[in-house]
Amino acid sequence: MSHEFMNNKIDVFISSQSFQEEELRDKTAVVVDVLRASSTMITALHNRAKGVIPVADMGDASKISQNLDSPHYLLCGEKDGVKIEGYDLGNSPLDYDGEKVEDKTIILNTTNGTKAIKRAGLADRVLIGSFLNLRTLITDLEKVETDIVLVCAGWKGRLALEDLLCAGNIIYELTDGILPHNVQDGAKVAFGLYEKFGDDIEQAVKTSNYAVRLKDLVSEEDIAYCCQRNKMQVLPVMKEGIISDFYGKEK
Ligand SMILES: O=C(O)[C@H](CS(=O)(=O)O)OP(=O)(O)O
Repeated sequence: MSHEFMNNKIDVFISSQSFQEEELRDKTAVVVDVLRASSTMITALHNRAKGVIPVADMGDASKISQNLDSPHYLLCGEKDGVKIEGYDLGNSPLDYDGEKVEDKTIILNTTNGTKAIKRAGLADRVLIGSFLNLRTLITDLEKVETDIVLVCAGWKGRLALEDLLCAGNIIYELTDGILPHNVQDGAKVAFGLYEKFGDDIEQAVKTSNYAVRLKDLVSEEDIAYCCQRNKMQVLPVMKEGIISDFYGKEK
């Protein structure tokens, strides 16, 4: 359905620091952290993890883990791209296979993605998006009646190309490729970026600041994996601080 005929507005916040938390009140927020927190959560839920608890720092992670029985949770995350010492898993989606994550609660602590999710807590609904679950996300957003904000995690308060590109792809799909006149500037910029680079997502992302910055720490397989569109029918939704798959029970 084209957004031209819908009453709700679409906006894009370019990083986790580019908005006031209050601005999300009564809206549907989609947190996008393509490399890699969103892609990792979607993969974990696809592989039947029970849920993901996003935390802002190591202190919160250890507090939450103290209240859970150890066979039932995994302490996961990274600092500047590297797995945190003593944690069960880092932030590579490729590590989150069924054998490791099935029925586990994942306590996830990452540099940008989980902080962005925590900052989106005032939204009416918080969803997690990436290229991997694009189609499933669009199907849900087409029915949403509130305003929609795509919250790009970015990097330490700055813009990250891969997140803005994914936000542009979401808007492109929602509007059937015709940008309505009434969208906000952030949405226009994301849409324009997608029009320019959307034909080859992987190539564009390979030249991003992230890929250059973390080339010795994050594998090319990780980046290629995160650039795949519509690989998983997973809709991560946050409820009372825990992210689970809306479709989980139907599978
Ligand atoms: O581990 C990641 O992919 C990044 C690392 S960094 O912030 O770009 O150094 O964290 P994320 O929170 O997934 O963006």
